[in-house]
Amino acid sequence: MACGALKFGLRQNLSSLLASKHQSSVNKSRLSPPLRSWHASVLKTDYRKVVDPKYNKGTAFTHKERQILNIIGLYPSCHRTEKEQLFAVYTNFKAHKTNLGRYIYLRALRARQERLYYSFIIDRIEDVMPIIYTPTVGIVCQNFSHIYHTSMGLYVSKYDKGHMTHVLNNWPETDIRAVCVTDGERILGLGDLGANGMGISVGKLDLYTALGRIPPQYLLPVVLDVGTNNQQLLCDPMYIGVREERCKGEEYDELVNEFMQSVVKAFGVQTLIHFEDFATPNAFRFIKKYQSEYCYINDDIQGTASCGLAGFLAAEHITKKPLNEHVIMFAGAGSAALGVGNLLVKELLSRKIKEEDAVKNIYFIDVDGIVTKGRKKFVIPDIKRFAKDLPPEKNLEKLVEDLKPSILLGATGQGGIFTEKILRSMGKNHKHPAILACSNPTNKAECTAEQAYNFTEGRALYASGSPFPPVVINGKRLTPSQANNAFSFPGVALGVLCTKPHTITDDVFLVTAHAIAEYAREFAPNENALYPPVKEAANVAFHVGVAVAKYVISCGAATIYPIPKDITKHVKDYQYYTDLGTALPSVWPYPELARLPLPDRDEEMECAD
Ligand SMILES: O=C([O-])CC(=O)C(=O)O
Ligand SMILES: [Mg+2]
Repeated sequence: MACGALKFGLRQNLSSLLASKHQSSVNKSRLSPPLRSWHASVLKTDYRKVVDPKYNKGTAFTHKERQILNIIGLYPSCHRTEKEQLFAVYTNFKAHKTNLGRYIYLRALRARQERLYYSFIIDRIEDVMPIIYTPTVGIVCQNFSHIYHTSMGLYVSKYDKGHMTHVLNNWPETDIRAVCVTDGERILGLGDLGANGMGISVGKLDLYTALGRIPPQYLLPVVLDVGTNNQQLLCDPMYIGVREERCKGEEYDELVNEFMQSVVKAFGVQTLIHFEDFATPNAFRFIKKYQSEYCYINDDIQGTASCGLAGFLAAEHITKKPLNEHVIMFAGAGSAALGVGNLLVKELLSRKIKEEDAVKNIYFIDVDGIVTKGRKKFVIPDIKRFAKDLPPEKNLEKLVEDLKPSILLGATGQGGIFTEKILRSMGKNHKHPAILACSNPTNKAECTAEQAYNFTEGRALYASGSPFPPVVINGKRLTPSQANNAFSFPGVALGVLCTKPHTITDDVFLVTAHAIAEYAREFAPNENALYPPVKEAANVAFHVGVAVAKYVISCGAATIYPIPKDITKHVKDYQYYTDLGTALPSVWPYPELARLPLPDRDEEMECAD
């Protein structure tokens, strides 16, 4: 039955091409000229389809498909199953000695065979995520101009002012549902990397597909190139971006504004616009400006906030102590930390705790020390609500010793700032201190997993933004969690794209935090872990996607019709499968038929005419 249906599907997809199979047996030299050009154009169409990375299956094309598509001879005669192809990819991937080499190999695979690339990421997420995402993507961005070989995304520059819609329309795919854009000013904890930030937009959207299972053709990575203040890049003859100082003030705001309007003009009002790695003050400003007008998220603030809060909810569950009784200290007052702090307050307010009680036990420490009421100036006004009536103090070790936080979150971009003294002090004061070293990439982590476990006799609930290997303490193997927004933004995007709200409220991120924590409790319970393991990240994304879709529908913000009765199934129908037939269906969500797996070789032989 499945086989019959598949044959039907294959015939449907390829029916227009079957004529060419017949024609190929005709002696070409005897064709009249018009027929000859028709023949050539069919052949060309077939060939284009084959080399298009979206359709290309490489050696996985069966003999029958090669006959139909007129591509016999264009591949070696062997036929590899997808499993065999994945094995070959893994072997090649491992053969590269450096992570940058592995990244470049994977990009070449992506440019050749898109579905095999995503299949490989999905299959080997634990090996591949650290390459296409943090930490390697940091090295990639630092070297992006030097390793540049294909566009990877769209570069919109300050010189496109006045015709950005035109530039967006130049992208070959016309049905774009989500755009991830960076202006490259604060790439991970690495600072201003200008147009090299493209690696970040690409990496984030790769996780939309690998974890959220959103088909890549609907996603567009963008760099908004407004120049760079990175002197090294400005002097680098190979730098790919606008070789000028960054635009500022009104000029900059006008460019961002035009970009937002152009996305809507080019792709529609429900296009999800994801801002990534903008400088902190701009990131906060743009949320305020765009959140109620566009389908807009800022991952560094809102994505990180939901992920951070999910970790706090897990700490609450493990320590069996209500969140409002924890003393929570944030080291760093950038977009990540402040985002988590604000969402934490929202969570406490939702528990009917008064604002003054909610903020009482939350401390922020930035470069000038603890944030106090006596401060003359608050660079980011949002931080004011956390200011305390305390004397100024800059020494983090002293502050940890005096205030005795039970949860310490670092988002400082300063590797190693959680010293032995700080960690020992956390271990002395609490049975299970939660220590979240969130800065990326690895060398920016506030402390390593090994340090956190060693200095707390293995009792710390440790998580880091970039991955660390397991640590053995007194014969016990402790696996650190990864506190990364990869647990939140792919699921948020999935839930949003399949319900199409016009705007995205902060409550969506509260829902997301609870969905992540719930997944950890119910499906991956572990008394030492604040987050589910990375190998479960696609399941977490689905769990988050369903929770977000339910929430958007329940508050009447969904613009789809009819409203689905079975929301879980509705979300599932939007998910990308790498095992679709030769052609991808042109409608999204996918019809059931398109889901049928290709037969293995034996089945196919049975089906053969
Ligand atoms: O990309 C990551 O791993 C997390 C993130 O958004 C950042 O650090 O800016
Ligand atoms: Mg980021």
